[in-house]
Amino acid sequence: MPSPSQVYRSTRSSSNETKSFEEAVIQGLATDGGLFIPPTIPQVSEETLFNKWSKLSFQELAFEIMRLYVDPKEIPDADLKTLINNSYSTFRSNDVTPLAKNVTGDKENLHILELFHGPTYAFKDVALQFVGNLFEYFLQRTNKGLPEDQKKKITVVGATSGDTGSAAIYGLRGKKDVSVFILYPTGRISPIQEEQMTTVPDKNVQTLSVKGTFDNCQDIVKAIFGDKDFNSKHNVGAVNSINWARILAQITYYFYSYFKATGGKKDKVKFVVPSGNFGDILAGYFAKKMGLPVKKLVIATNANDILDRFLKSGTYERSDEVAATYSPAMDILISSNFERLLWYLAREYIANGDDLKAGETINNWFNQLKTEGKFQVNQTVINGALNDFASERVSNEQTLETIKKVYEISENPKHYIIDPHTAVGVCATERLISADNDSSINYITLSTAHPAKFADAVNNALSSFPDYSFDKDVLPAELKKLSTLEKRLKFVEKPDVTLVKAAIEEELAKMDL
Ligand SMILES: Cc1ncc(COP(=O)(O)O)c(C=O)c1O
Ligand SMILES: N[C@@H](CCOP(=O)(O)O)C(=O)O
Repeated sequence: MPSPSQVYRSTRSSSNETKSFEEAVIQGLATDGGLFIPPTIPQVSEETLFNKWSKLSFQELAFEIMRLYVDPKEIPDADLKTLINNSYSTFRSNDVTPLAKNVTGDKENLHILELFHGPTYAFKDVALQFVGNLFEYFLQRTNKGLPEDQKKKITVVGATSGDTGSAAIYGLRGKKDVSVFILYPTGRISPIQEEQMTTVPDKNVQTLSVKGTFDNCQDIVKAIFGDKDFNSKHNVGAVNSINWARILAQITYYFYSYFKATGGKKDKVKFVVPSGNFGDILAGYFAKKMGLPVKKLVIATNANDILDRFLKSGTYERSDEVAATYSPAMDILISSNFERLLWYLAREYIANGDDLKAGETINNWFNQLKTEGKFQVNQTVINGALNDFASERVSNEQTLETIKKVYEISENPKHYIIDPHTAVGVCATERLISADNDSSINYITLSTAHPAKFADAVNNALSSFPDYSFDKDVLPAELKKLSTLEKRLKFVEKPDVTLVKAAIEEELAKMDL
């Protein structure tokens, strides 16, 4: 029997139906449009945390955490360990996600959690290297011994504002029985991000440049999941953080960095997370609810601030227009994963612990969001959210000023260069440090991408320094060569689900996998 934290239900379901981990991962999005969650979050004792887990390597810790959410009958210990080890063998740092310190001069207690040492230089690699291997593992098992024409094939369809796309492509390129289609908003991702996605020659990969916004792409992906005929014909799979495995794999670095920052001891820690789709910080919520003694999870947003507005007002309201900012991967109007947090809040503060009633509440809220563009929660729910979360909104000017300031004052290493998303996090952290005025608190700011991916913002902030050179100080050789490679992409001239489905079917026929 799986333990209660090894089964999954939909955030919008008012039935008792549950899914296994494999079903939740392969299906991606529930048929009712909800997201899969483990209704029970496993608890880890302080004794285990500080006498055992604090001494583990990243990979060992990932195993302990994932084991709690995946029934060993679905993935035996040895296989799970192999999946984890293979996934992190592609990282450039032995620590996988190392901490940098002293990057703000004298602020000893501000740590930068560098999440960009994977193949595509973004935090998404931590989860998507694992998700790619997981898809392969499940498919190989399902297809073992079957004749070629009866083998199950998965058609992955994902939306990206720049980083998920390339990380998903690098996680799935060349994998057997999987094709990958990535939708991105034309002209709204950086040139290097576009090159990373469009220069991959593997025949199971196709990028679709869609005239529209990231939210249009995300809506199209969700509509495709909801299209029963298309889905049953093509077995659509998810690589966006709607897929539970994405969140699961990201939980590890909250534990790992906590132990690194505190020397393995229980201490005061706040995490600051540059946020858009709310997937990254949601992993921190799971870590906190599992027992990691985190004081606060701080949402740092750019001008696209639906999350900041919610925490201040209790109204979840879609703005009319997305603002184009210096942190484009966070230019998102609707934060997909917020629905998962709302489910736990609804269950605790509205539904008296009843899973079914929590599903009904979420369904009502999200129907309202669809018809009226917003919904309002009561003060008890807001207060519940504020027990775990705080939020800060950072402007474009503040983003550039922060990149510049960190470059000027960093001590170890000197002239540390951060990307604009990380700058949103660092700016928010500096505000907290002033407001808290408590030097015993450790602040861990998540650095979500390598600065090379965002030349515009970084050059804008730093080009006035005579010694600074983007090519010399920022751009890794691996990314430099991308501009010389042939690009492959297909334009979709409006954000229309029928056009996208037609493009996918046309390309699938050519792939002939
Ligand atoms: C560089 C970068 N920073 C931050 C974020 C926001 O993360 P999340 O969408 O999980 O909130 C993203 C996109 O997801 C990103 O690509
Ligand atoms: N910022 C993301 C947007 C997609 O978010 P996801 O985490 O749900 O995949 C990106 O860079 O693509």
